[in-house]
Amino acid sequence: MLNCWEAALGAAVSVPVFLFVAAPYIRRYVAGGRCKSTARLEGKVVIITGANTGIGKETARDLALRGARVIIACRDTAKAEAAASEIRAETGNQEVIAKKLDLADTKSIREFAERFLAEEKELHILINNAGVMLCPYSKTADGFEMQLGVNHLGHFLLTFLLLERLKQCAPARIVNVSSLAHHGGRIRFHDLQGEKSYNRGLAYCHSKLANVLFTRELARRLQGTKVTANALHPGSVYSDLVRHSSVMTWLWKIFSFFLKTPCEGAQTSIYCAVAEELESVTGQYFSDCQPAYVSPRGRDDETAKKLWSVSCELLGIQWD
Ligand SMILES: NC(=O)C1=CN([C@@H]2O[C@H](COP(=O)(O)OP(=O)(O)OC[C@H]3O[C@@H](n4cnc5c(N)ncnc54)[C@H](OP(=O)(O)O)[C@@H]3O)[C@@H](O)[C@H]2O)C=CC1
Ligand SMILES: CC1=C(/C=C/C(C)=C/C=C/C(C)=C/C=O)C(C)(C)CCC1
Repeated sequence: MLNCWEAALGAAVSVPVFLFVAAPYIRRYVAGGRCKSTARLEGKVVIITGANTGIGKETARDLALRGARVIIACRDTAKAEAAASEIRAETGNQEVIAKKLDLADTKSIREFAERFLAEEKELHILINNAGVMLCPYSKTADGFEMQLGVNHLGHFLLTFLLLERLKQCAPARIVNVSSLAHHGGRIRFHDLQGEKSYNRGLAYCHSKLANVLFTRELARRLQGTKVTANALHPGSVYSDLVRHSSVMTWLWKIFSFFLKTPCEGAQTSIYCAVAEELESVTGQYFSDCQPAYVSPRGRDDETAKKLWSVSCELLGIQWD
């Protein structure tokens, strides 16, 4: 029979040995699916929102390596220029361009789109990647709750303003970065701006459900145009997204080994943007570079239609 000391010693030796041996397998599992496409993007123009850091920056780096002209659309011009010049230097692709876009301000979104449409003749891929999570209650310049405003309404307006150019350049793709968190979301039409009650975790879930529903309705409306729209969950990724929660920031630091790197997290966005087999796939939701399960609320076409018309009303646009 082992005594207590022998058992403790055994555990003290075998647990680290097990972790040491298992570490590469755990990492490979955590890393998830990789985009295997070798598609080249010379002559293609891409916009990626929030590409100065995290998943967006890694997506920009990959698409730049494939030869695309990449517009990184960010709210902080200094951060955007730093990311663009880093990617230009590293990839040798000089067509990585930083532009100002604050999704928390419809004036900035309209200015970005106006300038883009005046300066660029083509647009083939729009990646709606930027996002905020868990921020304390606050409002955008137009009075929308921040997470719904940036994650859903900002991208909704941006897509509306750029859609004609995408249609002219078809085949074209719209990629909406949603989240597994959409499973916890609901579209609370009676209190969309969270003025009656606000829970910052739930507000994030609601906004990510809105991404899924927007994608679904957009894809339905774009049938026959050769412009596709797909949504995705990038995985749990070690990035700045958790910046508004000190608990999450610590958990993310402590468990970073069990989280995807931003490069690993970018794989499904890249897959949706370039994979040849997705040329005519639309209205789908992916994770780890394969189709993934959408919550029943994310498949509710009535809610998707209602969210569409309410979003148009809030933004003062007519999008039939
Ligand atoms: N990380 C994860 O585990 C997961 C992430 N996602 C989604 O992936 C996407 C990318 O997130 P991730 O890279 O992790 O997060 P990061 O925080 O690293 O990047 C978010 C990007 O969005 C930008 N952004 C925030 N607010 C605005 C705004 N008002 N206007 C324009 N840009 C803005 C940020 O700019 P700035 O640097 O100036 O703040 C930053 O560039 C998000 O949509 C997120 O919801 C989904 C599931 C899991
Ligand atoms: C349970 C658990 C973890 C996992 C958290 C996950 C899986 C978070 C997912 C967040 C998403 C999906 C955010 C963006 O949309 C940690 C922190 C690794 C370790 C502590 C226990």
